[in-house]
Amino acid sequence: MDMTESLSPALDSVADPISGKGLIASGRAAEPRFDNGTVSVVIDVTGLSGDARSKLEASVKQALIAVPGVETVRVAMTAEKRGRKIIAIGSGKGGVGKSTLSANLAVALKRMGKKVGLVDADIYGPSQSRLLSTEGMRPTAQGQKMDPVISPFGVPMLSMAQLVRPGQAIAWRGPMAGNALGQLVDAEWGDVDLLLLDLPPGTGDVQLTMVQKFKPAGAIIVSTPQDLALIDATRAIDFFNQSQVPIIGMIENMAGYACPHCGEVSDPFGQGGAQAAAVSMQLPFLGRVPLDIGIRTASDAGRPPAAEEGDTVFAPFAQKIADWLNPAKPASF
Ligand SMILES: Nc1ncnc2c1ncn2[C@@H]1O[C@H](COP(=O)(O)OP(=O)(O)OP(=O)(O)O)[C@@H](O)[C@H]1O
Repeated sequence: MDMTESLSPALDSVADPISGKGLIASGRAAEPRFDNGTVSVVIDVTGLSGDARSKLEASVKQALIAVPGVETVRVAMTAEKRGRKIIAIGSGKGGVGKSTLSANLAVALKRMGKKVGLVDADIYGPSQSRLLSTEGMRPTAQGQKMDPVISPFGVPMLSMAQLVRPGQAIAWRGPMAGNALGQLVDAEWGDVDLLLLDLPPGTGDVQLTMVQKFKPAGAIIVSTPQDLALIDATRAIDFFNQSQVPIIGMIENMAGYACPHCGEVSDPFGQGGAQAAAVSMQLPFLGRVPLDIGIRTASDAGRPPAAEEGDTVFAPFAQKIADWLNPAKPASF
């Protein structure tokens, strides 16, 4: 009899500690190999604590040794990142709403069912703890690695702000910032397979180190309609091009002013600047987010509008990102 026929179900009878599915069904273990009484298994232990890894190893050994004909069980454990993709969100200058959009995009992606996490790498003004209502939550550590905090919206996150005492001024120097940021990205993200990286504004050394070290799968550029912001945005575009990070597209934020009284949208900074810039640079234009006091008050109060039932502002961007990530389905922009 083919031993795999009895070994695979035995291995799959052990539950993945995170998803609860069988180890093979969850993708955590490949089909076991059998040779002369010895069965060999490779298990991906990414995201599991040391304790959980030991327990899992013991359960696998117990399940497989019980299969008639098995004399020895060899378990190899690897902790390779299982295709986790990083999307960098950048802007040429500060204050264009990059953090607000990152938080809302993360929540919108989560609502689509994506396993998404967020790293607030904005060393100059880390604001994700406020935006995602995790102020006062401190990450714990598993050995050398940090455990992200889970926001009330189900998005795990880590922020530079969590590495310092509340209210402490942050004056990160280049290498120090690089190391700290590295720890945030290289944390115990568990089954997160999409990590949004809210980059510091601009295109300096910190951004370069991040991009070189973590090789984002794609980047999103946030810009406001003003010319100055667009010139800065062009720098951000050059930066990602030179770093060979594909640009998913540009989002124009604070585009048009939504009057809180009558709802009419006017365009104090003109219309279509970001779109025209994107088109001239052959970049996909992902769309516009209006300057809306409701977005500001809700986001700044830790209630991202993307979490609201019936959100129509951020969900379409999340869909475009998902389309871009899944080449099987053609992008709809
Ligand atoms: N579409 C919008 N409508 C209204 N207010 C907005 C919008 N987008 C962002 N804001 C507000 O603008 C301010 C700046 O936004 P945010 O902090 O997200 O910008 P940023 O680009 O991340 O800035 P920095 O780089 O300085 O961290 C915030 O108070 C935010 O609530």
